[in-house]
Amino acid sequence: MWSRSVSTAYLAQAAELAGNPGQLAAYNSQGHCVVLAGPGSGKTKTLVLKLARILAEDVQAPRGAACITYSHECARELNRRLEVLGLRETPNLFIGTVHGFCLRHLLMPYGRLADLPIQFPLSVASQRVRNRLIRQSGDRLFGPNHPYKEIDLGRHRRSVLNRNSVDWRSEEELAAWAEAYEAALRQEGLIDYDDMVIFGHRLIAEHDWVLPLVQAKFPVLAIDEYQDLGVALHCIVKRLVFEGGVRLFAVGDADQSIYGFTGADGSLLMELAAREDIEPVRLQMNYRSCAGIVSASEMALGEIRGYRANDPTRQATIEFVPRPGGLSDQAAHAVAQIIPAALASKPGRTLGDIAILYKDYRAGDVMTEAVAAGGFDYIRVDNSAPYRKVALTSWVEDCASWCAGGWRIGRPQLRGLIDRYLAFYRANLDDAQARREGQELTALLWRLRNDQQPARDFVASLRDGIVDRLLAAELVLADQKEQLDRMTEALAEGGVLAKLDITSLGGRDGSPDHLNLLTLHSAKGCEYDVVIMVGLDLGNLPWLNESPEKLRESRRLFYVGLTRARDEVHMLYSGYVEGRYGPMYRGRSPFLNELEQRMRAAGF
Ligand SMILES: Nc1ncnc2c1ncn2[C@@H]1O[C@H](COP(=O)(O)OP(=O)(O)OP(=O)(O)O)[C@@H](O)[C@H]1O
Repeated sequence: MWSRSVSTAYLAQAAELAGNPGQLAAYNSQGHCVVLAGPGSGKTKTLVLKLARILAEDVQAPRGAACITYSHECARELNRRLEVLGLRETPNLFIGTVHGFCLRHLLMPYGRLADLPIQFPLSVASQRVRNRLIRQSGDRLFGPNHPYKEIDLGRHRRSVLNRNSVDWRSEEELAAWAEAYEAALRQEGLIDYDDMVIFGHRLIAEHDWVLPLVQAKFPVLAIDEYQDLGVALHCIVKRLVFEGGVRLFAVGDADQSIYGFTGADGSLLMELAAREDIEPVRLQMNYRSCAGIVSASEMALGEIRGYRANDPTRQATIEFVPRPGGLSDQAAHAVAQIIPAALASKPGRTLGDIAILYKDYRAGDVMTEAVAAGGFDYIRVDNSAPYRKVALTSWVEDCASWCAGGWRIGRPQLRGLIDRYLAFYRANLDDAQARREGQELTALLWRLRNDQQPARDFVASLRDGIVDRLLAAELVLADQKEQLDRMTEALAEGGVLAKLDITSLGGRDGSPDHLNLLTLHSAKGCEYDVVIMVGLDLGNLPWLNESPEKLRESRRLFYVGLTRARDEVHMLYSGYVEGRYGPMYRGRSPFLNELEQRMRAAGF
């Protein structure tokens, strides 16, 4: 798991911590440690370095560590940063989402022994099946066009862990809907993503014998983006750490908590950090953004946190840009003016250094049309993207990147691609089988090295050669297979990605040649030279008449967007939003009004 050959990268990065007492304290911590810090302060950097250090100094193989985060995008970023330090996912080093951890390291090994009321071997519902069962169970209970929302169903299932409690029944319709939906899932022998965490929690909460088994394998738990992880993981963590003897290193920022609608709660992080048996560390330095952007983002948040820019001499560009013609006008302006000017203003800057951030996929559609018409290559991450980023589609993209020329420079590393492939096998492969699979994959990728081929041919060869066999053997990957099928359809003749070549497929997870189009939520954890935020109008961000709690979350979402930028932030608005019955003129976002006022008052 720990490769000495690249430890120079580790040493070089660890040396950078020397100038920052907070990072150093976290890096030198001996017991449980929680790092609370703002955007761009090096939380993730500190976490990966500390994990590498613990694995080198304190943990003897075959024991290892679990490194957990919330979203697939963040997990991928962790994987990438750990790979640079020579750490890759192996059976005793888990790097992934909370769902993946619960599935692979709690439910699969111990669920059957605990007699959990789910069918083994586990089979995970695909998105299509999940959607069908949710709709059918809701329609059966309440009739078609009922007012209850799927998003609330998910929140209720995730946030009320005790089904016998008053809280569970306090939202009677949601409880009934959840029970009917879960019964329908079980009838088809399936579980869904929420079940992984719900049953993972049940296993840990109700079965003492599981604790030493998990501790023996993973004596260390590293958690990134803790504020997004929700109450079930919080309970799992507390039990493993304070009753099971697992060592904790967690990082997070309650100001960046933007998943309240899923049941996440930033206060859980603060509760953890306030414990006497945890060493809390606060970081103040922002290494990402210019001083102007650091100050503006604090003003947008409306809280003074005392964050400082690492280099106070760097000049920020912060622009409020009115575009009277609505979202399409904002998109056209970004394409015709902002992007060309941003590319011209700094030597070496590429499209990959620029991101357009928006609230939802509808705005994504408008941006995509304008960007494509402008002739820019782009990567889009939202619900309307041709396929969802899951571990398997990301792995295929990385294989494409390797075959399209990455093999020359070891980026990504072949060994990492093989390890990730083997990790898809949920049934245990013995050493000989794993070696054979690895050899076959190596031979196949070696044969597919060719940066001129259409992406469609590459994916077809990869599927025929090795991936479809995996998918036939592992039903638990049904959801991932559905996304790979969607990728295949999009690449086929007549599909939306029919023209994509292997290089562009390999670049779909961030490449210098692709402009980034993503929702504000998906931008979490990312950084760009230039951030263009569109749709900053009342009625969109925030919605009209949001509750105080929702309004706070919308403000945090705005804050997350602003803080992705290194050098430039462009905030576009029109003063109206398109409603069902035509435009609604409510003015621009109040967040912009406040920010501009505060900036003026501060002499910007
Ligand atoms: N001590 C340091 N010296 C130099 N650069 C650093 C240092 N710490 C972090 N950085 C750089 O600062 C940037 C932000 O770091 P990182 O992504 O780890 O921050 P973060 O706190 O996780 O951010 P966010 O919460 O916004 O996702 C990265 O480019 C990282 O390499």
